[in-house]
Formats: sequence, C-alpha cells, structure tokens
Amino acid sequence: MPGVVKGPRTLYDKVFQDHIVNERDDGTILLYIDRHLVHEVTSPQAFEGLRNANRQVRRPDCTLVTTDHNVPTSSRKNFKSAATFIEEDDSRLQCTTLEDNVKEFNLTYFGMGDKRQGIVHIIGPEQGFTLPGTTVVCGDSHTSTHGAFGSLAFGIGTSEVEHVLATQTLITQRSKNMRVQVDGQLAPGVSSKDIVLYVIGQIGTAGGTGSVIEFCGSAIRSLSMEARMSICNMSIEGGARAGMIAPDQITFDYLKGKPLAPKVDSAEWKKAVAYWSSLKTDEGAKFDHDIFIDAKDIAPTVSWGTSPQDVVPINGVVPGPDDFQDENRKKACIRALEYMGLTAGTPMEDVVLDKVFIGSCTNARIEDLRTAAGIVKGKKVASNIKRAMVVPGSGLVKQRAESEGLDQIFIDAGFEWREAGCSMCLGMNPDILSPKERCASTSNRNFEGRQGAQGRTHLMSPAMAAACALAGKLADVRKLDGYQQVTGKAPREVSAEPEVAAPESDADLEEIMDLDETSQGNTVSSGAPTTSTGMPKFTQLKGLAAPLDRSNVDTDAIIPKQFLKTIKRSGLSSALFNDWRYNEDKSENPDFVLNQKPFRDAKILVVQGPNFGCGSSREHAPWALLDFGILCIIAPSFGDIFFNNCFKNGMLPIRIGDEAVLKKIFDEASTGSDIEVDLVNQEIKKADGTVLSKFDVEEFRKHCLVNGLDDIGLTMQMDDKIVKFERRRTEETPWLDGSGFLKRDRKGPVKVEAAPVPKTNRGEEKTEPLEW
Ligand SMILES: CC(C)[C@H](C(=O)O)[C@@H](O)C(=O)O
Ligand code: SF4
Repeated sequence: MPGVVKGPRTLYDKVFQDHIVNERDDGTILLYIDRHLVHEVTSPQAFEGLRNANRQVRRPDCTLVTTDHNVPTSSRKNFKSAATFIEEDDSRLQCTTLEDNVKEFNLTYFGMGDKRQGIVHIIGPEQGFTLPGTTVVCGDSHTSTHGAFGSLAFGIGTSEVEHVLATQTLITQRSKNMRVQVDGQLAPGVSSKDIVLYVIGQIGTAGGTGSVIEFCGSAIRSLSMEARMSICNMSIEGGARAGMIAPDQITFDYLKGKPLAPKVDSAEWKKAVAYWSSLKTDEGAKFDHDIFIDAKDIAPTVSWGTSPQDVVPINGVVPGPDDFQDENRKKACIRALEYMGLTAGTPMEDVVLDKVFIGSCTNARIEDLRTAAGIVKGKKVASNIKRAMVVPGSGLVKQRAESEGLDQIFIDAGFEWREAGCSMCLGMNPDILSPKERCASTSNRNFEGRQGAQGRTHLMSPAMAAACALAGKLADVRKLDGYQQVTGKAPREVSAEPEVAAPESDADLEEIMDLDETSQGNTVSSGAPTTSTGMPKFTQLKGLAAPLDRSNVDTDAIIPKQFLKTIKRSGLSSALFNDWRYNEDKSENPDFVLNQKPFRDAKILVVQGPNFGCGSSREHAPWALLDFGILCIIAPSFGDIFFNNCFKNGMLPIRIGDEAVLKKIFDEASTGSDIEVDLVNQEIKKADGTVLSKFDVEEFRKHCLVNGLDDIGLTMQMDDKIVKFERRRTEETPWLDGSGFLKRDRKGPVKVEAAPVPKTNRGEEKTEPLEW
C-alpha cells in the first residue's frame, strides 16, 4: 500500500492529505468527506442501519439527495407524487422510502416534482455542490464524475453510505497514482467520450485498479467542464478508484453563479480560488503508472463487445479471438461475439441498430444535447429505428434545452423527448431494451443485460449516437455534411475564454430556490428489517469451493438491476448470477457451476479470471453471494468497490496474483474437495491441511473480520478528532459548511454525540478494543 508522500505531490496526494482525520501505522486512514450525494437505490438499508442504532445524520448540510434510477421518464404533466406516479411497486417503494428517510433525517431532497431533480452526478456539479479540492462520495460507482473539478470523488457501497451518514468520514487506504496524459489536438468529430473509450481500450477495465487516475495534457486542458466530466465519469470503467483533473480557469468560470459555490467576487470566492489554484501536481511528483496518448490517434470510437474495453474505431471491423494474445481475453471475445450476435471481421458500419439512447450521467448534459441536436437538425431518424430517445440528465438541463429549442429539433427528427433520470442506461425503470435488440447508447456500460435482458449495447459519443440514429446502423459522424460545425471545435488555448454553458442567471435561481424542496408526502412506511442482521466473526472457513472460469465478472452479472429494487439486504440468493444461472424459461442452466451438484453448497468461489466484481458499486452483489452461502472469493484481482464491500459484510476477498498458484487452487476446488481458508494464519489449505497458498490481507481489515467489528461504532469513538477536523475545515475552507439552500432552516452543523458503547451492525455490544 502506498505510504505518506514526502517531496513533490500529485493532485490526488494533496486532496487526500488535506482530508486525513487520523492515520494508523498500517496505513488505515479515517478520511473526512465534504460532500455526500444520496439516491434511492443504495440508501434504504443505510438509513435503516442508522435507525436501528439510533444514530443521526452528522452533516445534513453536506448531504444532497435525489431520486434518479427508478423514476419513469414519461411526461410529468400530471405528476402529483412519487407514490401515485410510479407504477412499478418495487420502484415506487424505493422512491417513497427515500422520501420518508429524507423527512425523518432532515435532508435536502430534489424529488420528481422539483426541477433540480436529475441524475445524481449531473445535479451535484449543476448546483455547485461539487467543488474543487473536496472529497465527494455517493453510493454509486460513477461518483468519479465529480473528479473533473479536482475533487477526490469515488463510489461507495451501502455500508459505507451508512458510515458517512453517521460520521461524515470513511475508513480507507491510500490509492496509487496513475497519470493519463493526452496531448495534441482532437480531430473534428472526436469528443471527450472518444478519448475515454480509447483510453479504456488501451489500459483495459482493470488498468486503473487500486489507482486514482489524473487526466492531464493539452487535449484535456482544452476541454469544457462538461466534456471533462464525461472522462472522469468513465474512469471507473477503467477500473480506477477515481479520476481527477486539476482545476483551472475553465473550472472556476463554470462554478461562477452556481447556487452552492461561494458568491463570485466575495472574499470567500477569492480565498477559494486561491486554494483551488494550488491544486496541481507538483513538478517532479511520482506516478506509479504513466500512459501517454497522442490525441490525433483517437478516432470516433464504438464498443463492439460486452465490456467497455471492447472498443474499435468506427471505421474498424469486429475483432475475433485471434486478435487477442491473452487466453482470458480470447475466451471473453468468443462469449461476447455470441452475446452481441456479431461475426468477426464485419465492418462496424454494417451493424444495423434497433434503438438509440442519448442520456446517462456520462452524456446527458446541455453540451451533449446541443451536439446531438446539431447533427440531427432538419433530418430524420432512419425508419428501421424502433425507438430513439433523448433523456436530459436533470430537470434544469431539460429546461435549458427547451429554452434553446433543442427539444423541438429532436422531436421533429423523430426522437422522444423525455424527463430526467437514468432511463435506459440500466433500465431499473420502464425504459429497457427487449431481448436481442441492439442499441447505440451514450451511456457507460455495455455489460450483458445492462439495458435489458439480452439487450446489446454499443457505447459511443452523443455525436456518434445522433449519426447512428440517422443512418439506422453504426455510422461515422465524420461522413455527415457539416459535422465539423457541431463537433469540430478547435481545441482552445489554455488561457482562452472557455466555451462553457453560461451559469443560470440569478433570476432563474431565485425561481428555482422557491420550489418546494421536499417532495410530496407519502404514506408507505419502510419495509426494511427493524433489527440489523449482524456480522459473525471470520477466522477459519472450510467448505466446498466453486470454480468459476470467467474474467471481468461485473456486479451487473453478479446481480442484475431488477433485483436492486429492494430495501432489504437479505433474500437475494435466488437472484445471484441470475442471467447465467437460469434459462429464458426460468429453468436452471445445468452448465453453470452453482447449479452443479456439489457446488450448490459452496462457501468459497474461486475465480480464474481477473477483475471480479468490477463495475457498479451495488452492495447487493456481496449480499447475494452471502445469502447464497459464499463467504470468501479467491481471484487474481477485484473491482475496488466490490472488494471493500465484501469486508463490510464479514466476507473475505483474497487476491492471488500468481497464475500457477491460483490454478492449483482452482484445480483443487474443481475436484469437489473441501478447501480451508485460515484467516488467522493467512493460508489457503487443502482438506488434509496441505498449504496451497499464503495470502495478504490488510491488518485493520483482518482485525475487524476476526473480531466481527462494526467500524461505525469504532469511528464514533473518534468523535473528538472529527470535531477538531471540522473546526479547522470551517476556519480554512468556510465555503464547505452548508450554504445557500443547504443552510436553510439549519443552525449550523448538526452535532452528534459519540456513542458511548460501540455496537455491531447487529446491535450487539462490542468489547474488543481497537487502537486507532
Ligand atoms: C445502482 C448503482 C449502485 C449503480 C452504480 O454503482 O453504478 C448504477 O448507478 C449503475 O450504473 O450500475
Ligand atoms: S451509470 Fe447510468 S444508472 Fe448509473 S448513475 Fe449513471 S445514469 Fe444512472
């Protein structure tokens, strides 16, 4: 694990260091969190945990809540309340539970009746809630978006959401530093989405694992804030913990006039800009990994497979297994071609589409909509396209687009103009693909089943999606007349006036601020368990180990979206690996390992391919594994958030990097013999006691697992240190205490007394002391 940095520091080192409340000798750090965004999918169990332990939200003034994943994007003309508007029972319950929680815990909430409602990663920047140099978290993997402001922003699981709500801190470790430098001029037709797809194609979906990526270079500096957000948004698809871009004049100009940013030209603004300007990587700072990219090598890029690393230039062809050296990638390619219904060697431009989706937290900002509208203006969507949708990222983006007449351009061309939400990015709402439908999408994930069971997703930029809609197949935007006017802005000089969308005028904001902040009342009470479930001690585990020969197993595959609409942690076992475990007629797929005789009772999963649990932050993935009976996963590498989430649930993920050793364990597991995982001695053994491998585990995590400790209770014992940190924060960066509408009706930060006796998640009193 990287240690404290002496000498020149990176942007990440600086922001991280500025938020350390406490550091243990083993590198476990208590990190202060400035900004917490909350949505309906990953919060119900967290609020329930607070309620069960009689805890409050420590900083309502630093917490902003909205609803996005479940909301229908149909017209809200007759909207009265989420309770009456949302037809689907589980979706409605998740949204109304959120509304109950925001009322109970006194939080600021943009509900469906509020113009500021939208995708959580669109509304944070839009409101100036996201500011340079802050730590930003959300129970959502695309929190990385906010790193475009030079903040350290990352996704967390639901247990960590609860931890932040209760303590405004997180227990974490330092990440490695990775630099992706993109220099030169982007060619016309090439956008920031193409940059990030290209980068992921180069580094792979595990390329950034364990790292925070700093994006820099002249091509990045020339981008607007919205374009930068699209890049940082997808750093998670490159496996990184977060993506960051150093703040500059473009950032400051974007923030001017935003409701929650310091007032322009006030003393606070000047102080803030002086601090923000210091947030740059020092000359000579060390990066653990360095990637250099020449912007002119990037063409409009599209995905062909089921992982965001499966990309080619639009004028390329569908690759085949022979194009890959690595065995895991060869196997994954065969699977992906079959799933996507593609044949190696087919020109990408020959691939015929069914649907087009312009939306998501990657590309549903005003600039994205302007670009797409510029392409389709005066033209028509091809007749073979069954449905083309534009879904603005927030109510304010929608309002702005309508004031510019973009809605009419889209409607005239044959697009549907929708209300704000996540929509078809993952289809937790009514917007989904039917089986085998092929979609051009501006979203960020092309995993199996992501946009609908058996749906086929091709990722691309808004300009490209617009061009595809017109062509009815994958198309090269550069072949359309006049595309340069819309997409081919020459990169700006760094010092030039930024071409960012003008901030909302004060008059607009006044009107917006007068809107009712809390959504309409509802009467559905939470159905979450009233007692917490608890975390048994983990010392030794002996049992069957199921061998799984797959790489890049994403959390969408571990538990698909339709099962996330629960407000409980339990009962998810039947949903585990749903699309692999069951056939279309719901019968069991006999080829899937967990359906095979001995492995139905597996307690351990041994995964042969890398990057297990990549993608979404959904803690439902470890909950489903746990509910099935699997307490330990052995794999070459893991997605960072999933890895973390396991520990929070008393589960042990073990990294075995040595291929030969892993093969030995895999082969032993395949025989159906028991395997023993001895956490105390950090050994994996055969049933007869022969040691197959030693393994590493961080000391603090081991301590918590072995003793079944609840880290919220532990952290609350550190209240004096948190209070001291907050005092300093108020003095040095006063703009971070609640301001604007977040201050309304609040008399300063809420003070929470430290719990006298720490309790476990299950409410048992703990006796095990821990030295911080
Ligand atoms: C629901 C949420 C946990 C998830 C995420 O973490 O990314 C979702 O936003 C997604 O895009 O899959
Ligand atoms: S990735 Fe999609 S589902 Fe996830 S937050 Fe963004 S828009 Fe919503």
